[in-house]
Amino acid sequence: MSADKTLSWSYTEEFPREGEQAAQARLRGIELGISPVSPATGAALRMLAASVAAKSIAEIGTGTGVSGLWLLDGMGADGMLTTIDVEAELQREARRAFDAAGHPGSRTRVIRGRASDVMPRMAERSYDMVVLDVEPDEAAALADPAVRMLRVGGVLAVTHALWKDHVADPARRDALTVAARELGKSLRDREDLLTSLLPVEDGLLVSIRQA
Ligand SMILES: C[S@@+](CC[C@H](N)C(=O)[O-])C[C@H]1O[C@@H](n2cnc3c(N)ncnc32)[C@H](O)[C@@H]1O
Repeated sequence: MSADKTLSWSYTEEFPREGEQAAQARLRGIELGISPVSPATGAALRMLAASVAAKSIAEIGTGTGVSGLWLLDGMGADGMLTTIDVEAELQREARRAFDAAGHPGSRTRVIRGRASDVMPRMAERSYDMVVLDVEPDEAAALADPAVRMLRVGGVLAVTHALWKDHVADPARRDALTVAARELGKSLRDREDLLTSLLPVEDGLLVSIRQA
């Protein structure tokens, strides 16, 4: 591995041009104690949304709306983002950010609730993209319901797949690291998915539903 890899990763993280509203929403998220997606993750999510011409995206983990803003930018003007979070205060901030960025309320459906309660009520095989931006143990529990919601050709994106750079170290056996490691392998080994692990920010698992 080249000694310049760390420099290249920093460059990659700073490479995307982030909109003013996303930058402000990130600051607000940090103030409120969460970890919004980085500009590089946001840009990757936007690219994935655009690549499947997404009109319908479901996101778990609204936060203050940073990832939501990137996803909305990747969809056409008729695209609809459904975003779920347990925290009402965070979702108020996200709504404010979506409004300030000029996204009409008709493009966003903000649902407060626990994903494990909400997702089973969402339509099967009808979403172009599902994003899980929660901790690895939650993501592992939500992966099957997320795949169920995807149409064939749709894309699942899971953040924190390298969990604090611990996943690659076999000596790390704490619960969240194991959950992230096992989730990656289980998505990789499914025959109905084509899965790739991208070393963006804290790791981004991307799976395309094939059947
Ligand atoms: C990393 S933050 C999301 C950041 C957001 N995607 C952004 O970029 O601004 C994770 C969020 O997931 C929410 N969350 C965690 N577990 C959840 C669950 N089981 N159901 C719904 N929301 C959950 C938390 O309240 C938190 O706001």
